[in-house]
Amino acid sequence: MSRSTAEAPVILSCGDPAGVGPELAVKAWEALGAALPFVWIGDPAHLPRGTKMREIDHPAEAMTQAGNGLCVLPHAFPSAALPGEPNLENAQAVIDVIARGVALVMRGEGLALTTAPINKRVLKDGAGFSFPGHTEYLAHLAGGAKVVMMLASERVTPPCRVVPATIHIALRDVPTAFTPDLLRETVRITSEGLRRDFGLENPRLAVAGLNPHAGEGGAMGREEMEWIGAVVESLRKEGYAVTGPLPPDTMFHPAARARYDGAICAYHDQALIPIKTLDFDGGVNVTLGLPFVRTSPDHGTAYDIAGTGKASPASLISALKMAQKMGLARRG
Ligand SMILES: NC(=O)C1=CN([C@@H]2O[C@H](COP(=O)(O)OP(=O)(O)OC[C@H]3O[C@@H](n4cnc5c(N)ncnc54)[C@H](O)[C@@H]3O)[C@@H](O)[C@H]2O)C=CC1
Ligand SMILES: NCC(=O)COP(=O)(O)O
Repeated sequence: MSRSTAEAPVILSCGDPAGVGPELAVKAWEALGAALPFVWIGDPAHLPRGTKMREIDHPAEAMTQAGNGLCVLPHAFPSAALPGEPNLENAQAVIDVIARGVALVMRGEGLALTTAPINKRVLKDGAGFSFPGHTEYLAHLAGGAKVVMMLASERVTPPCRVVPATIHIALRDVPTAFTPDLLRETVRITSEGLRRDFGLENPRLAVAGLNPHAGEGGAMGREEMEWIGAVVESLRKEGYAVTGPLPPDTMFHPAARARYDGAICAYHDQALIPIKTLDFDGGVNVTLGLPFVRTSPDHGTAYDIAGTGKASPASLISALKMAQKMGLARRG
């Protein structure tokens, strides 16, 4: 691979232009400048007034222009964006920007994709978006790849990496959706992703129980006895370094995290509450299993503070840094 290809910029999709995405892209550029070339795809009219920016025609230009302003691949939106006021008219363009970013990284013109937050409901109501989030949409664009969502903080010690096996579904549906096949698939994809993108030879994975105290021998739930333990055991026999099921409430403190590299959780909040509590500012959302690297900040559109200047760029900066590191590692 040529040096110039390996050094392609990270692609940043604008996300919901009424959220904090545009202002955080500017703050990230102010913090990173030429040290981490990235290209923002979006409508220049949605950037804060006075933004120092360069419109470019091709991502490669960012490799020399990133020090001179936020590099922008312009994407025309039908409507203006007022901070904190979601606009259904812009929904389709938000989706199109994500697809454009994916096409660039699939062609190797971008090193990796970082996505700014979207509002799922706005995309559904405004454009009939049928996916629960980026994760499932990116898997679709990648031809139906089997993926998992992982949220990672490398800033806390030991690192905190969590994977919700089920994602955006109602809590009442979790016991049905969380199946032996899903657990097996989640462990395999996570193990391969941590090996490939995080340099861990045989990642140690800890599986959380579904019930309080991991069921406590059937006293408060039977899934652990009936199948979770057996799946963990069979994965161990296949060579995966997997343990569990562990009581979910005691597996996230530092001494417990030191015993594993990633936690496989049964549902969204079991995974996301610990990491957002430990490192809301620096957590990064990574999609494992895609043919390209995708990261994202761990927060949402934050309409309540959009346009006030209060939003912290820390999570987006961590996401861009992680994207660059993973992208360069994949290109060897
Ligand atoms: N990757 C993505 O596209 C994600 C999108 N979302 C979407 O975002 C929308 C809003 O979700 P919420 O649950 O309200 O979460 P949120 O993360 O947008 O906001 C939760 C709280 O954290 C604060 N906050 C968020 N980001 C911040 C930042 N960078 N600096 C300082 N404070 C910050 C907000 O002001 C708010 O008080 C929803 O539509 C949700 O689906 C949520 C998470 C990830
Ligand atoms: N709660 C995490 C989240 O909403 C991220 O979803 P995605 O858009 O990255 O799939």
